[in-house]
Amino acid sequence: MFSDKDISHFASLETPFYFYDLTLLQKTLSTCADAAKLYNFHVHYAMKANFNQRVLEKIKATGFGADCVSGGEVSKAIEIGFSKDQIVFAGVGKSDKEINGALDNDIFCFNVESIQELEVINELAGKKNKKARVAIRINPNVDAHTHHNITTGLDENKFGINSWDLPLCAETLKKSPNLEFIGIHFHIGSQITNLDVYKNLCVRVNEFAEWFEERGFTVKVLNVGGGLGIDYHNPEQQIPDFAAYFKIFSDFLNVRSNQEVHFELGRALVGQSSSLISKVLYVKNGKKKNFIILDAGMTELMRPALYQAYHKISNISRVSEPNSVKYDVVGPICESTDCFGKEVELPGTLRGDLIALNSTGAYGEVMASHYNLRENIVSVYNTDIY
Ligand SMILES: Cc1ncc(COP(=O)(O)O)c(C=O)c1O
Ligand SMILES: N[C@@H](CCCC[NH3+])C(=O)O
Repeated sequence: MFSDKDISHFASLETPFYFYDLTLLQKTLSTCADAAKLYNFHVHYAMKANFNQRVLEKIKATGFGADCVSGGEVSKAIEIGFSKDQIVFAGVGKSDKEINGALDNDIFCFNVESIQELEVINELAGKKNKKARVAIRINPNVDAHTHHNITTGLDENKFGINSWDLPLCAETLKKSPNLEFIGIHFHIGSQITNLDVYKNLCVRVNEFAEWFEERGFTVKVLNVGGGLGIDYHNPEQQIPDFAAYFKIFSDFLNVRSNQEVHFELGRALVGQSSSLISKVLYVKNGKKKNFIILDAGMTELMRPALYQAYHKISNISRVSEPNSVKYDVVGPICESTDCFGKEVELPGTLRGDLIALNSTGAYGEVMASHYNLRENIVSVYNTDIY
């Protein structure tokens, strides 16, 4: 994973930092783009996964669009140079200010998550004498079989419009002169590793597309969201199987020749290309437990504290030594959940060793916080070193 050159360079840097392998990122993006091209599928990158400037520049250069969830993300996408007709805007709570900004920028479409939001967009577009393109985000009640906290497509979740509200939704669309219906949108959850889940989604997408068409709507866009997971246990498994993923949609979605299929991938595109590099501050050998205390904590990588997420931990100062001791690997933050792993088997570890937390490219740097008045985390790029 890391070359000797990487590791000796890391030793000269101040820790903690996010290390980005932009070469791997490029390979991942090209693999995805090639696989999507085979079926003429459109990929929008879910910016929330990582809006690091250098990462965004690479993604834009690949030709992907941007899936945004705030006015800030829409502005950032425009600043980076994503084409406006490849920018989509989802989110359950778009403010009037954010909607007005997106209308002024003539983005491709709003993925609308409630009937009241439809009414507001119609009203705001009317004031500008514009027609807003909208896709209806439907909550299909499909179980993504992922962690409870990152499931979004069940009836109990706040996302999207539920099936029983669709008649009212259709009525609202019909009486809204400043809305142009372009299609339907779904996103059922994140870190999905069981691809069969997507077969179930396709069945529902086909049903809902038919439902709208039977009522006189032309469904031009089928947006199936993102959610493709990565292998956190094997970070060396670097590139997700995009070919298998897209093939499912090609096999199970009913797509007419005048329809476009859109995807919103986040984690799968960026997850494996970054690691959080941290230094051991202290080792405490207790009676019941041994603790490694790192200089990175939940303020730099929140996922383990938030949803007990696993990131493979390795002592990169001792790659040739066998794992011989079990440690709880924790951060310096004043919270008991500030823990990256319990009973982790590592070589005997000493103060000053470098520890890598792997697969942190998605929902890592972007979810960092200043809790405990922590300083900003810095980023280091492999292509700047050599
Ligand atoms: C609407 C929407 N699209 C796309 C994504 C990207 O998800 P992922 O990073 O799992 O591909 C998310 C986040 O879960 C989302 O909420
Ligand atoms: N932040 C979550 C994923 C949520 C995606 C946004 N709906 C994670 O780290 O896994």
